[in-house]
Amino acid sequence: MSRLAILGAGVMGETLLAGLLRADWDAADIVVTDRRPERCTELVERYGVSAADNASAVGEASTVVVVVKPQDLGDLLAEIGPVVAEDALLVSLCAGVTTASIEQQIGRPVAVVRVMPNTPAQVDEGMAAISGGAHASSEQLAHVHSLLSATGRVVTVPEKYQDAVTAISGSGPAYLFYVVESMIEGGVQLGLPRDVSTELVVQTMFGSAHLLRETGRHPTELREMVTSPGGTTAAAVRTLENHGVRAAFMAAIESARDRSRLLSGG
Ligand SMILES: NC(=O)C1=CN([C@@H]2O[C@H](COP(=O)(O)OP(=O)(O)OC[C@H]3O[C@@H](n4cnc5c(N)ncnc54)[C@H](OP(=O)(O)O)[C@@H]3O)[C@@H](O)[C@H]2O)C=CC1
Ligand SMILES: O=C(O)[C@@H]1CCC=N1
Repeated sequence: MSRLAILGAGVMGETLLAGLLRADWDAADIVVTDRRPERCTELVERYGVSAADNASAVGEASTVVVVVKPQDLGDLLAEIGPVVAEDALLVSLCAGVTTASIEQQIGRPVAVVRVMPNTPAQVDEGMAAISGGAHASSEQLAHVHSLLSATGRVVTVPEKYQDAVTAISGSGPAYLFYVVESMIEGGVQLGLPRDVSTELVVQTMFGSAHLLRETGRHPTELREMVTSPGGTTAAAVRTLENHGVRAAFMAAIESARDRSRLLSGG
């Protein structure tokens, strides 16, 4: 029994599903579930996987990935708890929910691995951090590492870091899109046509990310390379500092970490 069940096929569930299929997983080895039957039909038609109800999907899977909102997880675990096989591996992508809380809700020793992925996985540039629960073996952790590697990079971290990881790489794409939106609006305000402003900003974001990763240079050094003495960039960065943008990012990241901590309680 080497089937994989994905319970909750929303944004992140579909992202994982599509990534596994791009990485040559066989659609016959994957079963999906969702609360809305029409969503299941959509995925069956789009990807050729099968769909089932939660209990049947869990019954036929050796690896069960739960990808519902943290607020929906309690009901889902109550439903599947009785049918999770003794040797099954439960993988949770739910923000904030601890492996201990899942183990406790299942009510018997079960292998759980907690994962924090992100949406760039849709283009195989994801960043996922994984942590094993009390009953997860190193082989099971390695299995999850290889699953997530289908959609990008994977790091293993102690679970105590997962709330911080969620605040940085889990939510992080949204902060960067927010910066992109703000810069596009800035260009429009200066009179650039919206499509021109968008192209300039998107390529600048992409090129800068590429430069960071390819050179391995510190962002401060790369920023200094752009900042001519008495020039335009220095004027802009001064304005960002005057508006407390760096402090705002730090406060925002703390808020995300705090919210993640609260989500385990539902
Ligand atoms: N989106 C992101 O960038 C990231 C999300 N995550 C985590 O992934 C999880 C899912 O998030 P996301 O994909 O964005 O959310 P979505 O709402 O897009 O997907 C969740 C899906 O699960 C379905 N669902 C809810 N309850 C059940 C159930 N009992 N049985 C079967 N399906 C069910 C929902 O149905 P319905 O539509 O009816 O509610 C929905 O289709 C969350 O826990 C989130 O913290 C982690 C990292 C990044
Ligand atoms: O906003 C959220 O709660 C989820 C977790 C990380 C990204 N999206």
